Amino acid sequence: MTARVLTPETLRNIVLVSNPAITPDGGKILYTVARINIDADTYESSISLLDVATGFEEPLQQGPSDSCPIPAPNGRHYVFIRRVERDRKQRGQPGLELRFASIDRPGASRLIARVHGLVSVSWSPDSLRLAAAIPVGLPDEDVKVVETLPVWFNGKGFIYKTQVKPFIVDVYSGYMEEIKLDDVKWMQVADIAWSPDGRKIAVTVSRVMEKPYLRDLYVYYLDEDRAELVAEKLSGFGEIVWSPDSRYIAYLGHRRERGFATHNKILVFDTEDRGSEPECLTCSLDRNAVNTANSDVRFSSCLKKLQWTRKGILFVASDHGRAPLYSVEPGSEPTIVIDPGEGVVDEFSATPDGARIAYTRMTATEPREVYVSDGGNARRLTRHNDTWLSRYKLSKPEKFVFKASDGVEVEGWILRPPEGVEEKGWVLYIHGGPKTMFGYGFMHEFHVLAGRGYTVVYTNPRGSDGYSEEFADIRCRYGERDYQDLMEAVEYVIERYRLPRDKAAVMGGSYGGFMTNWIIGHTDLFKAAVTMRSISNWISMYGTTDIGWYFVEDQICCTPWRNFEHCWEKSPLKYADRVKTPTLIIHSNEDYRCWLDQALQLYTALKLHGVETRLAIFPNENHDLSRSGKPKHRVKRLQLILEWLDEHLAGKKEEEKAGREAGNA
Ligand SMILES: CSCC[C@H](NC=O)C(=O)N[C@@H](C)C(=O)O
Repeated sequence: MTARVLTPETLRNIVLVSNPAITPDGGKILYTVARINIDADTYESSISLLDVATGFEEPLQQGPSDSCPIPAPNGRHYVFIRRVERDRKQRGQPGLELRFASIDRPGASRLIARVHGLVSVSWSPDSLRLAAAIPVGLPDEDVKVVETLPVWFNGKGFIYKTQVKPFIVDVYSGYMEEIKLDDVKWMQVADIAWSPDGRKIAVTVSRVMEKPYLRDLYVYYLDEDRAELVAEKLSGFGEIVWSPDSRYIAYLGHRRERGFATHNKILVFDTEDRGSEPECLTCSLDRNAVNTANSDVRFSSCLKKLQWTRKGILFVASDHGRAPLYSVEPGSEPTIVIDPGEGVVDEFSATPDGARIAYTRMTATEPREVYVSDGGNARRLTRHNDTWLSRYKLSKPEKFVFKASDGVEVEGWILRPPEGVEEKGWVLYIHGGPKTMFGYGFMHEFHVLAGRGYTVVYTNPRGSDGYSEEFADIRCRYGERDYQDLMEAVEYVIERYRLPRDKAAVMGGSYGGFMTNWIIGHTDLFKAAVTMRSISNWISMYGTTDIGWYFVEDQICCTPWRNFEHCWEKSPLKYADRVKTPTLIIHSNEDYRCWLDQALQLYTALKLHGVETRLAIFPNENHDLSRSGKPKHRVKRLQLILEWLDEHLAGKKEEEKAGREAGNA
């Protein structure tokens, strides 16, 4: 009997659980449940309410496009987002509704505001108003006349006329008023937070268009209708949270000590001692204080990545493929409060006293479910994925560690085909970033590959997250130590796991696509390659994408006018004339992170150099096709990958050719 294994279509089984928002008394958890409807080609999301004591669950909002519940401090109300369909005539109309509802009245809700997006919301302590960061300004309908940077942004489209501004919104009347920050002409607000004493609103904002990664921290005093600058030129994530006494602000980010390779840290600013240096609470940890574990089964969330409870500041950090929840207080060292074992704490929210924490956890073999922890006792509250999972065979990845040639330990995992599945070959899968990590996030795609008979090997080479800041820092040196780590990993697994040298493929997305392109230009070891949302030319990358001009300068250490030669040396396209590996190129036509030109240039070069190549362009998709693309496109993408591997590793093409020839004879 053949084993029942994950296939592209089993995406439909996965229930995407997100946004576990606990009420202030710790009695209830509001969260989003999303299903992937392949036939209707849509994600259907609703909001559920969990009673923590009994585990009893009831629907709060039926959907089909409701998400992001945020409970009010009074514990009785909440706001959420409803996505509304717009027909062609309504183009330009806001696609999101911000709604207000009572926890004890399932199904009912009232419209507060129609918006084009919502970057962040924070309740006033009296539960009457919200501080909200809202995008305003639309692109021209027809000819686009542009005078700003960037022209477009991945997942958002043409944003050249869009600014994200801070507002105060009355949840009862819907009355909105912009918060005026002194001297800020152009702005992109990253986060907003209402102080517990109700008197102040903190805002982090980018105000230099050419350097949008720099953020300033403001405090707006409601009584005086006046904003003051607290800190300048911060970078990183940009999330903020107030201390319970409304004096300090914890900022999640950094000062770019190692450019984009810098770990996000918790920096605490004293708003009553302006100009004083912030205290860094996580510097000793030397880990990125956000979760960067890769997974392709997440759904949008509005929960903050930081929370300051009366027991300390909670945050998740990336560590060796895992993501524990930590707590830290000024003057102390971070300690783990929720250890997810071989898993990741994906999102969390806590009661103000810090006594109870709701969170989602996932592992490499289980998508997210909701858990609750009361000071050490963790309980799982939902089982959305248990039944279907019990009907399928999923293998468990095995971790390996090897010493790279410079003596540094590098980690990786091997996922074998489930028992009963014929082994056809293996794949080296390279993650994006490069500052993200593989580890204990659920990857449907990996189980699909394994289900088809392909062992998946995935590692965290130099440049990855989950280790020290130094480990993540490969600036100016792409294609050097990272490439070596990967190729040394290949030799290690071939020997240790007896993997066939002549049945290997390489694949990856984004930076992983860059590295795939680089690898096929530097070795002929692989029998096939799949390069997705990839980078092939740093020179054109610089001027065509949403983050290109500053990402390239920081990571590759060149611009088209400075070190041009270095930009070209580090571009896989330079080595395209050496490539022999059959290569499948997958790209989305609205990928404004790594624009389509990256795929086209590679495709043309490979074609002209006689390399077997196939190019798949996905319409109306962006850089996140594999994670949040239209369900039918996600299925198609996986099918294309499997076909390519079958043709090149499992000899499907030869078999078909032989069959055709036999038929003709
Ligand atoms: C200028 S794009 C550089 C690559 C990209 N980095 C940041 O967005 C990337 O690798 N993204 C990863 C996270 C991915 O898409 O998987």
